[in-house]
Amino acid sequence: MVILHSAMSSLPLKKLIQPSKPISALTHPIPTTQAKLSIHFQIMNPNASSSSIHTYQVPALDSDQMCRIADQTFDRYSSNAVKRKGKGTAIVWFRNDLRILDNEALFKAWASSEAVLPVYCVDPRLFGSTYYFGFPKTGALRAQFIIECLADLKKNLMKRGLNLLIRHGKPEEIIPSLVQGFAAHTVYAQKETCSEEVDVERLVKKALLQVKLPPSPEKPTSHHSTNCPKLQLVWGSTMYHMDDLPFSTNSIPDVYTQFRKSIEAKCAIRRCVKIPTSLLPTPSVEDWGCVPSIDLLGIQSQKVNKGMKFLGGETAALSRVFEYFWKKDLLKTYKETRNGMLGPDYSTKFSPWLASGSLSPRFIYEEVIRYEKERQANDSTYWVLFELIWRDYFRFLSIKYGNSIFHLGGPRKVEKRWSQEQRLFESWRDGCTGYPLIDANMKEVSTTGFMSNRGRQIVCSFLVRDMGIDWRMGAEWFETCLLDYDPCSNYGNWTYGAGVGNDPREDRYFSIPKQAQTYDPEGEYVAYWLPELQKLQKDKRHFPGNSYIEQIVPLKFGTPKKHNGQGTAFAEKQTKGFKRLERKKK
Ligand SMILES: Cc1cc2nc3c(=O)[nH]c(=O)nc-3n(C[C@H](O)[C@H](O)[C@H](O)COP(=O)(O)OP(=O)(O)OC[C@H]3O[C@@H](n4cnc5c(N)ncnc54)[C@H](O)[C@@H]3O)c2cc1C
Ligand SMILES: Nc1ncnc2c1ncn2[C@@H]1O[C@H](COP(=O)(O)OP(=O)(O)OP(=O)(O)O)[C@@H](O)[C@H]1O
Repeated sequence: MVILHSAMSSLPLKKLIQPSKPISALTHPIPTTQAKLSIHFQIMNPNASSSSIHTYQVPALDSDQMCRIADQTFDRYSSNAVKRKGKGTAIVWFRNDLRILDNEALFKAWASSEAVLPVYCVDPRLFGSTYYFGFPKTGALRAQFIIECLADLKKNLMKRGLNLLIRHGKPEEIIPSLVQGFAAHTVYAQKETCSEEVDVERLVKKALLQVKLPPSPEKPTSHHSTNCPKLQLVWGSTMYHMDDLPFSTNSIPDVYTQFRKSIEAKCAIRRCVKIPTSLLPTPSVEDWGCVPSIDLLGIQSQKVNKGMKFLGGETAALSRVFEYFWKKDLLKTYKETRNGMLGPDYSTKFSPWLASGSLSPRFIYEEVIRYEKERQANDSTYWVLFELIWRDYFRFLSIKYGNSIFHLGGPRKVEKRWSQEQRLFESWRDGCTGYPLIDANMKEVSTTGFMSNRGRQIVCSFLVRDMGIDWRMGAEWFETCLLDYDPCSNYGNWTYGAGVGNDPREDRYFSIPKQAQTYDPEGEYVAYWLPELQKLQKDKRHFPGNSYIEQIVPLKFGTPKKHNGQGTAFAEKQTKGFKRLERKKK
């Protein structure tokens, strides 16, 4: 039974609320009429076949090109200068760092041993349910993306003479038994910051205390003591290293601008870690295990039949950097295009690879610097770094604020009434609110696993401010759907948008007419995702009146007065404002 509260309730909500439809039920049929925009996409997509005219592969390169680019990049980032001095076996436990380039845990495992055993644990908890509302914790599209990342990591490790051992189960059970079996002295892994992941680290550490290894000849111990294997956690998820911050994590500035200015003035970004071309010898393993299939994870697969299809893995990640910076030369205009919503080129699309760790933010930084030297430096080239600092900021804040980023009142413990009305939430989730801008964005995220930054801010504002819905319902739905789901960036941005985070502007309201006019003035984006709007005149697509579904709630500010397709009084006012601004700029 589904229990929902129409007003703020003090009852424990955990697991009471289930989505009424599984995510797999949220795919949308391919429209029968071939819209102009889809043709535009087809022309843009060199790989489009007649069966995939509605999809755009990111990156849009074939597999040979991608392998070449990845190999060339690996060559630039390989070094045989460091001599290996370690003894015995070390394990590298891959988590959200599914890459070879600039992977400090992998480098340290190699340098401190004679043989490295790379391991990935398919942890069933990642495929359970979200905390409060019981949505799938990892939706089908992200699961597929992670599977692709694992297959690619295995392939790239094999190119260096290693392999990837894949086991199904909890790391706290798998890792200690491997440590015992291989007599590994150390397990290296990337440090995480949120409680679910930190709990697993603690459990692994605890379980390692029970492992008794025979004393090693290099480190003689007294006759009754044994050698204790260690878990070494390595920092690796941010562009600025945590140890280089000019403040302790407890005193990180709450306001982004202060954080950014301080780190830009006082810290440098470390160089990427280079690893040798060969990581041999390979430990002898009877069964390396297989990259899981989506069925094996108990998830119903979902095909992307429209919009962007992202390819998982480091090879694709490095190729996307090459494509965006060098091939298409889009970095020089990023700042002007970054607020777009349609197609692969308005922004970098690096986030899915950053979230899985198949792309290092420090590598992006070095590529920006190379681009600035070889092509040009301008506001746009800097702005990618500016955005990556937002990512760092949310990661570091998750240490300072702990679990409060997941709580209703957020880091500021704001007390406010929220609704959990399921009818409203479902209309938002399924893209049936009657507001094309909201509906198009929500259909995009459930179909592709991606939504633009502009779209995310708009749908967040609509859910929390126009509908008054508990922001955690939105955040958990994003947790299910997003390819780039990252607890720090997701919950950080949601608390920000819901006014319970550290935004100096507390009431961040995104007016739909204004956003529509500014960011989709021709209605191209909404018509792409809602083909029924294609037949309408461009100026009617955002407020189509009776030719579209009824609006589920009025807007908090500027409720449309007319439904005759002429636009709203508010929209017209906003349009004039927008035009005035444009004239001023000229
Ligand atoms: C409600 C909401 C939820 C979000 N959830 C996530 C999430 O789970 N994972 C995630 O990676 N991003 C999240 N973001 C941030 C942002 O929307 C995405 O990082 C961005 O849209 C990804 O597209 P891109 O790679 O093309 O970004 P670009 O515009 O090309 O930016 C380059 C990189 O900068 C970083 N970045 C940009 N904006 C932000 C931001 N606001 N916060 C943190 N990092 C940023 C990302 O790593 C991004 O890949 C969220 C934003 C909102 C408003
Ligand atoms: N990686 C993650 N992704 C999603 N949610 C996470 C992640 N890590 C932690 N959480 C969330 O953190 C929260 C932990 O909440 P819980 O209520 O158990 O802790 P708490 O007892 O409130 O913590 P505290 O003792 O710090 O107040 C949950 O909401 C959980 O879903």
